[in-house]
Amino acid sequence: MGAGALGCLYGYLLQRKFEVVFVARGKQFEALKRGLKVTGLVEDFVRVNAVDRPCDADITFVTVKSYDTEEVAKSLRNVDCGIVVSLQNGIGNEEILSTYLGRVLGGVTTYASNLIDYGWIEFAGVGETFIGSMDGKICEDVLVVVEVLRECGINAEAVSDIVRRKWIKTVINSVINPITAILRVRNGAIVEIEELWKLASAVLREGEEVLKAMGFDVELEEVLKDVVTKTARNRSSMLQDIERGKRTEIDFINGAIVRKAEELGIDTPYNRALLLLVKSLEKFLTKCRS
Ligand SMILES: NC(=O)C1=CN([C@@H]2O[C@H](COP(=O)(O)OP(=O)(O)OC[C@H]3O[C@@H](n4cnc5c(N)ncnc54)[C@H](OP(=O)(O)O)[C@@H]3O)[C@@H](O)[C@H]2O)C=CC1
Ligand SMILES: CC(C)(CO)C(=O)C(=O)O
Repeated sequence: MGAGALGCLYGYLLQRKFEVVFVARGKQFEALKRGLKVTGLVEDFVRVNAVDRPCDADITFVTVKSYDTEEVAKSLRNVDCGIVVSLQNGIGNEEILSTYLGRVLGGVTTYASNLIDYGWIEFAGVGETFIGSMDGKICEDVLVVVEVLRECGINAEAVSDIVRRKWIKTVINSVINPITAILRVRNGAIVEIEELWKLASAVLREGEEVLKAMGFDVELEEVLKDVVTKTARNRSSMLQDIERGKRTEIDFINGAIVRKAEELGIDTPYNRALLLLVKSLEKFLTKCRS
């Protein structure tokens, strides 16, 4: 559901063993009717079953941007969508999906894909995929989804701490994504420029404090360095959104941290500043275009 960069990558890999329907819209839907081109780690061109509305399925992987989740959740009510798995970044998607649908699972993936053009993705990185229910139970649905992913060669693991993993990934994204989007630099700049590392560390500390108050006591400095170093040449997803004049997922990343911090009585001035700057940038770019 949402056959963009990540959805097409998962659809492509799942199609090795299972029947997959790619739910897309607009120009992407038109392009996918002709086929899907994959470059990067794999070179391929395959026929796919593309549709422009939700359909019945045993498992529905939700891969729209977080700001489209609610609309998608509503539209999925009209079909039998089976187990619903969010592979999205940020906080709140599973809660939105659960408002409208049953059998919702959370997912965290470090697989990487870029949309080069409509109907064309770059398979940019093999990673890990963690699947879990939001209440921490490793239920039958979790095991089924993990088995399906593994059968297709996707590295997948059933976990009892998906909420913690989602928050950790969100805190890492809350540092890299807005800084690279505002400054229009690749991820590597965060460790290459001393002042940026200072800023990044301050944003990270706020995220760690929020995580600690939630009961997730983690030190993320080495994790952040590792992600930045391994993705040094990447243009973060938020930077790509800004460059394309698209909305970003800032409300579900830094916005989620700020909201949780307020709930817990913690001040997060760096996160608030990044949130306001990225939201201003979105508005400014929209104004420039119109
Ligand atoms: N790309 C990656 O490597 C990774 C992405 N993620 C996360 O996965 C999610 C998806 O990211 P990504 O694939 O990059 O984003 P994309 O924008 O490439 O893909 C989302 C796709 O969903 C489509 N869509 C939205 N609403 C609907 C609808 N109602 N019906 C049909 N199609 C719809 C969008 O169409 P339109 O363009 O018209 O809006 C777009 O084609 C995000 O939360 C991201 O943070 C997580 C890990 C890695
Ligand atoms: C890890 C990182 C920052 C890689 O670019 C990412 O998840 C993103 O760009 O959204």
